[in-house]
Amino acid sequence: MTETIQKRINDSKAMRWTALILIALMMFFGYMFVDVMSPLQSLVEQERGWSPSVFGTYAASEYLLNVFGFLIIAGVILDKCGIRFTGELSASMMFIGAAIKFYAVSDWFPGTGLATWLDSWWITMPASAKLASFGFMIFGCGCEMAGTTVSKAIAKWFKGKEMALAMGLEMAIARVGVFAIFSISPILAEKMGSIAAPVGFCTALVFIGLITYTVFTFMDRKLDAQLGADGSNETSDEEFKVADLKNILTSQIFWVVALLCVLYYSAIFPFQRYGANMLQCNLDGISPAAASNIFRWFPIGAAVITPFLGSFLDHKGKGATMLMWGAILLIACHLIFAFVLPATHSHVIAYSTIVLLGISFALVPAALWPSVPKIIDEKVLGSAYCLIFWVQNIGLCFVPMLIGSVLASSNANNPAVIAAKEAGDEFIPYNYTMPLVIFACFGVAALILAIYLKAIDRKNHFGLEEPNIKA
Ligand SMILES: NCCCC[C@H](NC(=O)[C@@H](N)CCCCN)C(=O)O
Repeated sequence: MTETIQKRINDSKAMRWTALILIALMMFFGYMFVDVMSPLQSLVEQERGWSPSVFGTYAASEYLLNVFGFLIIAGVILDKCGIRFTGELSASMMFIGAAIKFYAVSDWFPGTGLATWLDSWWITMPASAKLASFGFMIFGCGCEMAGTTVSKAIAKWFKGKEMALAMGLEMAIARVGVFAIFSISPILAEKMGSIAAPVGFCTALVFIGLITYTVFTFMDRKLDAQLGADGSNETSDEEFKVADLKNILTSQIFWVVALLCVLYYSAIFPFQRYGANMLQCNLDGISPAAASNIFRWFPIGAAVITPFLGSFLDHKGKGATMLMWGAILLIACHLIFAFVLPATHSHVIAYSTIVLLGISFALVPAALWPSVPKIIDEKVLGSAYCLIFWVQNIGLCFVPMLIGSVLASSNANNPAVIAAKEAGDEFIPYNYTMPLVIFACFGVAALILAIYLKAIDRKNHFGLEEPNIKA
């Protein structure tokens, strides 16, 4: 009797890479939405009266519910309900949150009863900022839940195949989204004469992301039919258990990785929100469009290099060393922005430092996320990723607020800032030295943890320096 070997849908290269594109598109549009207002800080201040600290509070709102436990619930939902349901739920939350934020910054909102009521309390935070932050909070829950769902989906579709490369490409595609929005957002705002235009445009893209993920769910249903699974849970081992949480939380190496993650990313994503404005201020008041033009090379540099580094890690290893170099570059870049750029106003230095920071932003994510399976038992991997995201979100939530208020307080007596505000200038020439030194300090702490991680890896043989693919 001849036995026919059933080929699964993900055995086809074309099908699994199509699946990757479909799910990565959701993250691509999501990352675009996250940063749609980042290059418009001056305009938002001018059009809607958002001060730097209001902008910081708005930025922090993306992570607020995640910090207060949503991300842990998201882990349970993901493990209990599977990638199709959780992905759809995430993408829907992203769209609903995006639509609320769009309404908040649109010209339809001022003058409504809701706006009047929102303006009647916590008066330093304008009504538009309050509602936009509320929308961004819902969006943030969806986006972070989507991030873990996408990782699980890639692991399922690329198991035993090009998994690290696929994860690297997914992150790279998301970075291209950030690159694209830093280019498009100021142009759209300028051409349409309002900050609402780019936000509305990205809200439509988030909806397209929901559609692309829906297409993916049909492919995934087919894969599950071939696997003989019902799609709600791939293996019972992956189920979320409270006891597993305790095991992870009492593991020393988990905390080293989680703290390294929060410290490193706290000097990256919050910086991304202020980066374009910082360049404007340190390069003698260049236009927002010109500043975005320089800054967009940061995510694109990371996007180009990340898949190559992922492949390097697969074949050569050196994960812990990559983490150390990523932290060293981070410190160097923030110190250059803090002290060299204001003294020289050099565009060449600005471009080179942005590219260097891009390399750092490729080194750490490419090494960090694939290293987690080496230090955490496969049985609790999903929960570990969720918990790392949770710890990371605490930093991503509070650091923008900290930076916003440090920027405001360190510029309270800055004569140039006072004069520009009194004159009602569009551009406020903030001094960014203090926030940048804080970012550099995060880098120093991350470097110390990376060195410690390398030492405990050498002692306990976790294999962080080993290649993923053994010849
Ligand atoms: N499947 C993606 C792995 C993590 C990628 C990582 N993203 C995060 O860490 C998010 N928790 C934070 C994203 C912040 C923007 N919303 C990354 O390097 O992008």
